[in-house]
Amino acid sequence: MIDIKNIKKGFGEKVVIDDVSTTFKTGKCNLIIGTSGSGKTVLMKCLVGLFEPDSGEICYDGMNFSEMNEDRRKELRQSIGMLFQGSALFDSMTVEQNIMFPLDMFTQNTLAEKLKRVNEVLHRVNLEGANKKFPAEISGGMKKRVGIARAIVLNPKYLFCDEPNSGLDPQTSLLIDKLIKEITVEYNITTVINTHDMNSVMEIGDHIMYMYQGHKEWEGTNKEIIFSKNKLLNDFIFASEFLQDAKDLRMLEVKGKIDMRDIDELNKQVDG
Ligand SMILES: Nc1ncnc2c1ncn2[C@@H]1O[C@H](COP(=O)(O)OP(=O)(O)OP(=O)(O)O)[C@@H](O)[C@H]1O
Repeated sequence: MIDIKNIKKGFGEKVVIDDVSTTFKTGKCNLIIGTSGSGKTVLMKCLVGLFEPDSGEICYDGMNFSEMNEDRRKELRQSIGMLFQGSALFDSMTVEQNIMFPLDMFTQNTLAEKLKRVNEVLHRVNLEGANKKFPAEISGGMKKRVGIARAIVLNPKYLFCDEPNSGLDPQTSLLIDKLIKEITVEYNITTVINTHDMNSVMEIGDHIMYMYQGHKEWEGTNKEIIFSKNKLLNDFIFASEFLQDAKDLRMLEVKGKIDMRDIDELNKQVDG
């Protein structure tokens, strides 16, 4: 679990994260959504220790980051897995070498032990046998899988994913989302995901925080988001008139004012 309390971060005069507090739960996919420039990436950089907040607290399973000594911080860094936008694989290394990289950096394991672990995670992301391929030889979806394998190779307690679906088609995105969700539950990881993807929100959003101009505007689950009356959130998620119409229809159905079966019947007649 990660607890953030009253986090503030600015650059010069500009406040970018404005008094944000929330809890990212263990074994859950915690999503951060919001328009471009709303502060999602800066917040995630604060969470992984790339930026120091100007004020506020970040507690990882009860341990306050600002109170940790250097050894404890190092330990924490090793318990963090990251899936970067665009996968960020090393092009000159094979899949196997890419995944082994964190093991080389942070463990004293023998080559045989490291290979065993690489093969375990390759199996987990359904990429057995891809060891000797180079990033240029595999698809975008496979690259994301390699990125996930590398992110989990050290058995992280926390997994941070920045736009995991960028550049993927909707079907592949769904498979990647499902994989992240499965891994989160299976290994009981606290997963935090920055995303613009509304499919992800609906599929895997156990907890969603909507940021607007640096502050937390709304939070809730994927069940609650559809029915939220928050105007800014609604403008964000139902950006097109088509989606707004679909939502209005759904609301009328829920309120018993229309029966969707009548609409289905009408559609059948229109489709011939
Ligand atoms: N290193 C920095 N120095 C100064 N300003 C920065 C820095 N990093 C981010 N910002 C500013 O902070 C604000 C929030 O940026 P951030 O990248 O967190 O937005 P975002 O919600 O992640 O956007 P996107 O969805 O486009 O990635 C922006 O106005 C950005 O210009």
